[in-house]
Amino acid sequence: MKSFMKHYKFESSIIFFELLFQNLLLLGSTLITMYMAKLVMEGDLRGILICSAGIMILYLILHLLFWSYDVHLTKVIAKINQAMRENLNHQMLSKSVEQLKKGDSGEYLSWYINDLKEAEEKGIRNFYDAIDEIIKLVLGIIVLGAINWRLLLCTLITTGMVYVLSHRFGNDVKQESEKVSAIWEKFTKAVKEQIGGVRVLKYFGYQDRFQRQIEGESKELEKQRYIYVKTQGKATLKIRGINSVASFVNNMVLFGMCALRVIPAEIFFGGGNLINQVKNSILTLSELRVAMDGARPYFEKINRMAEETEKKKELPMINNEIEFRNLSFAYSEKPVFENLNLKFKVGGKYGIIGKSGSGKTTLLKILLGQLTSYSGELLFDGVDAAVYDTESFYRQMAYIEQNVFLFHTTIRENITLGAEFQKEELEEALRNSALYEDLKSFPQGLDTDVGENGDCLSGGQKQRVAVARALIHKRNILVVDEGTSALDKINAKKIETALLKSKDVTLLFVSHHLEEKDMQKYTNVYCLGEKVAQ
Ligand SMILES: Nc1ncnc2c1ncn2[C@@H]1O[C@H](COP(=O)(O)OP(=O)(O)OP(=O)(O)O)[C@@H](O)[C@H]1O
Repeated sequence: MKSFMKHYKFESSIIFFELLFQNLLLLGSTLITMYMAKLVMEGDLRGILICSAGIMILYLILHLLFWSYDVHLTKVIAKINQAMRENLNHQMLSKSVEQLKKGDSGEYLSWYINDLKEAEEKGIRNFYDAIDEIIKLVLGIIVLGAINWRLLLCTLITTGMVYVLSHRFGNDVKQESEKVSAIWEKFTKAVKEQIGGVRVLKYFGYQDRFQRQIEGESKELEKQRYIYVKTQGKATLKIRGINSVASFVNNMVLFGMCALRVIPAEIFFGGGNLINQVKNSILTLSELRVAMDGARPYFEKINRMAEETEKKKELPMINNEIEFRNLSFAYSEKPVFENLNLKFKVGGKYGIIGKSGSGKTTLLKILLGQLTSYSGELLFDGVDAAVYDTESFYRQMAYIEQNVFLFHTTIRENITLGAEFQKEELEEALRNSALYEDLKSFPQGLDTDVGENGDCLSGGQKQRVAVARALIHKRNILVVDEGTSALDKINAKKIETALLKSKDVTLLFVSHHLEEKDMQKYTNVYCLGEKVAQ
């Protein structure tokens, strides 16, 4: 958290001055009250009236200051929240596609929703509250010291003890907070999973499974939150217990000094307030410290540096060929293929067939750099692919997966991904993906909203949007993994024909349904396990 707040030194110093001003006015009212005690004893009614009016004016100003402070604090916190989100974005974007696939979107969701909220509530807000308390403490010490150093010394000794001891209670709170954070991730993951599958459960009449799964995770979460609150409560209780003893000692000293006339009677009123100010500040600081210990795990996550990976070269434009040489791959102990030798010439059109589970998708994932633990070689223009940054593969290759992802926005945005294209380029992509005719049936055409994950489009239309997206972004190597499996035959043929015709595109087309007569249109068709045509 410290390193994070350093970036907001300027904002924090303004907050500091706002709080300082507020506290000076509060202190002013305490000193006036102390003076009023003297006036009461002297029976000076006029003085009492003037002092009361002064206190009233001070409080009117103070209420204005409190309001403007709240508004300003909200603005600063919004700025910090935004920066924390940017940190998380950076972490997300620095992950390779392979790492992203290993993670779970529910877990990432929990970072953005739960961890940020906890970091704000337990960390940032408490940090500014702590600044407030430190100012109160310092002002209290200065004025109390000026009134009577013995009183100050006694207060510091007794309440300082509370602060030092509070440190011992913070570690337990931090540990429990770490557990809560982990369980939040698990809970978000489970809820996301169940919401994603709720339709399937309803089709098969397993609504109770939805209930059970969420209930189970929710119970675990609530149990851990309860343990956390209990641990924090215990720590606070111990701190307050020690503080009560400290207060008793302080009161005895104050009453004793007054009774023995070591300090004048009027100081009894104001001095009591000041002792309370110092004592309460130390008590609150102790509690804030424990609460901020609970925020640490969240900041550690938000501040986690993007995983440093060895910086590799960008893949240069592939001009000649892609080759798999003696390629073998296994998922753990399960071999998928061994000593595979395949060549793909740039601009060539290749079909990849083979029975289900023969490794077609796995082969594409290796080509795209998503799986790197293979033996043998993947060569781009004769150079080992391992020397290149796998992220740069995507600047030349577009992958049309079996399950197309669409953003909840218009068809246009899903194709262009927000970039600007000429009208003609867009039309060409629409025609070559066989989407052009479909658009006529949508009243809003390209500006039709596709719904959540493209729910308002048919399976075939979704895949055609993905093909148009790949074509317009002019990736030279198009890797289509049964991308047309959900299309009707006529449209599937249209896309296949268009892709086979496009001169500049190197096509790797994985299919279950390649007909014998169509195989001639391909440069080569590889059957995983055996070679079908040359
Ligand atoms: N992440 C994974 N972990 C473990 N095994 C996997 C994983 N992904 C795939 N497999 C297994 O590897 C084998 C090859 O899978 P792959 O998806 O490459 O086959 P495919 O030829 O594309 O299949 P289909 O035609 O059914 O899509 C299968 O037996 C599959 O169960």
